[in-house]
Amino acid sequence: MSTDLTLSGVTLRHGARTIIDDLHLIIPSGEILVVTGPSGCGKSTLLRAIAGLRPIDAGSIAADGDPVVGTSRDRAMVFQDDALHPWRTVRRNIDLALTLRGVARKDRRAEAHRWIAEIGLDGFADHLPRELSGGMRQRVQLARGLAGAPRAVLMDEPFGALDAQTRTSMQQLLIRTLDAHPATVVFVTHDIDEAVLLGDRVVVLGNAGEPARAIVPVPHPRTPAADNSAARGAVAAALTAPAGTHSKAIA
Ligand SMILES: Nc1ncnc2c1ncn2[C@@H]1O[C@H](COP(=O)(O)OP(=O)(O)OP(=O)(O)O)[C@@H](O)[C@H]1O
Repeated sequence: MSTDLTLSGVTLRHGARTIIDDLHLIIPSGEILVVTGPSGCGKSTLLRAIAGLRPIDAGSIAADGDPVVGTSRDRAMVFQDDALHPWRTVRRNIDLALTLRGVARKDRRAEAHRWIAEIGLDGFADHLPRELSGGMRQRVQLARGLAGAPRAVLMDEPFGALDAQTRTSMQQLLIRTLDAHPATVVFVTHDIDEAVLLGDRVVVLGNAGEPARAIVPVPHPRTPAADNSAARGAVAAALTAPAGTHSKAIA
């Protein structure tokens, strides 16, 4: 089951500086919403607010109608940086998410192994994160994020540090995994191709403190062979638009 997220007039500040100003956005249950924009525009700040990791300075964020006032296991974060516990094996990192979800001890081992198979890491259950490649660690992060059966997953450039080939296989893995374990996803990326491949819609934020520039629907999301070139062009145009340019309708 996934959750819908409603952002109403969300304003986020760092000190006296407004980063996100009066953002309105409805993210329906099960949607993959990609957030992109210029460096420093506030993508991570916004994601952390949706996760409940930082306060909202004005406006509100609701998940299925309930105000977000702190973190919840219904909303998982997956970061670019390696956020695995370095002293725990692959299995025990995933086990942690299962424990938090309340999976009984007797069932956890088998379920962790199912996840390990799903992310293609059979044989690596007892490895420590430092014994894995960056791409493998990112797969474990993905499994750990989703194993807790969150209703929303907030992903902050999860594939940003990976080489192009590993990134492509991670995108495919994410698509397959979300098919099997549906969730609402807010996905931050700098990469236009990734945005248009994964997103049902792509929000292009303006510079910090400026309104969002565009919200672009993708006609054929998660279909690499389909022609999404018009959406790609619209995202690229919004990204390169002069500062201060913005769309009027953000919904
Ligand atoms: N803890 C903090 N204290 C003060 N300012 C901050 C803090 N964290 C971020 N900022 C500022 O807020 C703005 C938005 O930062 P944020 O990391 O959300 O942007 P971003 O769009 O995710 O950036 P990037 O694309 O470079 O990752 C930046 O100008 C940044 O310098």
